[in-house]
Amino acid sequence: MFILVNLKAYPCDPIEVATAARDVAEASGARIAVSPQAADVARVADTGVETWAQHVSPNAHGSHTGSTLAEAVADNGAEGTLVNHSENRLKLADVDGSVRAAERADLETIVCANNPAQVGAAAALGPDAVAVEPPELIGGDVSVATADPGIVEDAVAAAEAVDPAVDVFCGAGVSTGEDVSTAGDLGAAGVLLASGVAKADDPEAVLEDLVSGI
Ligand SMILES: O=C[C@H](O)COP(=O)(O)O
Repeated sequence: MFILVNLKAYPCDPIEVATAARDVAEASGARIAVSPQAADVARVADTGVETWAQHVSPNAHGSHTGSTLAEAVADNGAEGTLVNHSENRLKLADVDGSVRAAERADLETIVCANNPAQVGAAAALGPDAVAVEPPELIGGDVSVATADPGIVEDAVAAAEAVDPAVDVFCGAGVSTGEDVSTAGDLGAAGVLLASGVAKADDPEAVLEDLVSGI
């Protein structure tokens, strides 16, 4: 199970979380990555933790003010990127363009989706993985794997039907090792989480609990 911690725009210390994630990953052997704001990618990557962007633009170099280029985040140490997060939805053509841009920059990709139908559509674009996140459960206290196990199983089946090479993650409300374990039992290859770590008083303790569920 891959644990990907999205820091969103929370007012946490990205270096504190990154250092904790690096240390827990090294001690446990678990794969843990941190996805900070674009402005923090380089200094988070400098901690040694696996670092992901929260978004990349479909654009390549050129006259594209305000873009976050896949090439730029890769040059600053990112190894992967989220695309189409529920809080940063894209047009279908731009989801495709962002996945293609990430491929050009040799970034891994996880395309987010609200439901199994969108998971199937996202899988058809050929990302490395898709993540199913019911928007109404994001930021809540109950894990998607507990609140709606059927959506995770249906997402796994939807991706499998389109492209068995595409892994399925689940996210929303994940904060404990038991949540990670339950997600794995439902067929998820990893979890995408945010508030459980980014809002924690002791991010390292939460991360240690999370890896106990792998
Ligand atoms: O990117 C992370 C997801 O939106 C889940 O967020 P959450 O763990 O705060 O529910």
